Amino acid sequence: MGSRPESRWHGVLAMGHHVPMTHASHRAAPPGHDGAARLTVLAGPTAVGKGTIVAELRRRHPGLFVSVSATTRSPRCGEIDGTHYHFISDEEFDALVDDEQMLEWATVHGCHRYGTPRRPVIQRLEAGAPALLEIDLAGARQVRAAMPDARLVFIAPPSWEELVSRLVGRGTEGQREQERRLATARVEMEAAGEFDHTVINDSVARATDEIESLMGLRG
Ligand SMILES: Nc1ncnc2c1ncn2[C@@H]1O[C@H](COP(=O)(O)OP(=O)(O)OP(=O)(O)O)[C@@H](O)[C@H]1O
Ligand SMILES: Nc1nc2c(ncn2[C@@H]2O[C@H](COP(=O)(O)O)[C@@H](O)[C@H]2O)c(=O)[nH]1
Repeated sequence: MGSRPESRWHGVLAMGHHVPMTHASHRAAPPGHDGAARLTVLAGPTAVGKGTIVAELRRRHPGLFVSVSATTRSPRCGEIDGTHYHFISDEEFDALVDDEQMLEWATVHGCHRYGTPRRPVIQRLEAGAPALLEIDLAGARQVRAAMPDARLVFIAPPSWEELVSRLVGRGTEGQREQERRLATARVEMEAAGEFDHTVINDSVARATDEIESLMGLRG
């Protein structure tokens, strides 16, 4: 433990004591609460537009808490450490998992690890405010198991062809990585029925309206 590379995480994770992984500690909405302060999880295949929708939600609701995931992948051009992700090493990721600091985590597209730092999410929910995660299917399943009250929303493309077009058009992955992501996407599409809601991202504005309504954020 003594040599664990935890120092970079002090600002993000070091508030308060460790929160044990029990259902009771994850039941965020107090009795009688209207449910607006629930955890909402957005998942769906690569390039369906999850990040775009989250950006639009943030634009509309600057105070909305959106978890910043940790990942072992490298930053893309323009991505800022601590804003888009916490970009960490494999050793740092191991340390966080060992310390049960991750609410959920997964190896995504058979390649890099991604995880949700537990404490900021729990603190936000315990303060009675909503929280949003944008994670993969395996992570959504873990959240479902740990926090049965969470609202799971599957973001679906209007068609498979449109999904491919968005992935290719984004231009952030080479062909091999695109193929890997599309293989994962086929599996993820089969799992839509496990979610509480499905929102088709045919238009960013319309899909965001729908998620706003689900989260109780619309005036
Ligand atoms: N409704 C939409 N119509 C057309 N293009 C869209 C729409 N929503 C998002 N896009 C575009 O699709 C591409 C992928 O979007 P985005 O990066 O938000 O996907 P993602 O689901 O977060 O992907 P990943 O899971 O791979 O990180 C982007 O170029 C984005 O501008
Ligand atoms: N299980 C988790 N999955 C996550 C998390 N943060 C992001 N993701 C998912 O990873 C893929 C790829 O993301 P990219 O930024 O490399 O394109 C995407 O589907 C995200 O939803 C997380 O904390 N846990």
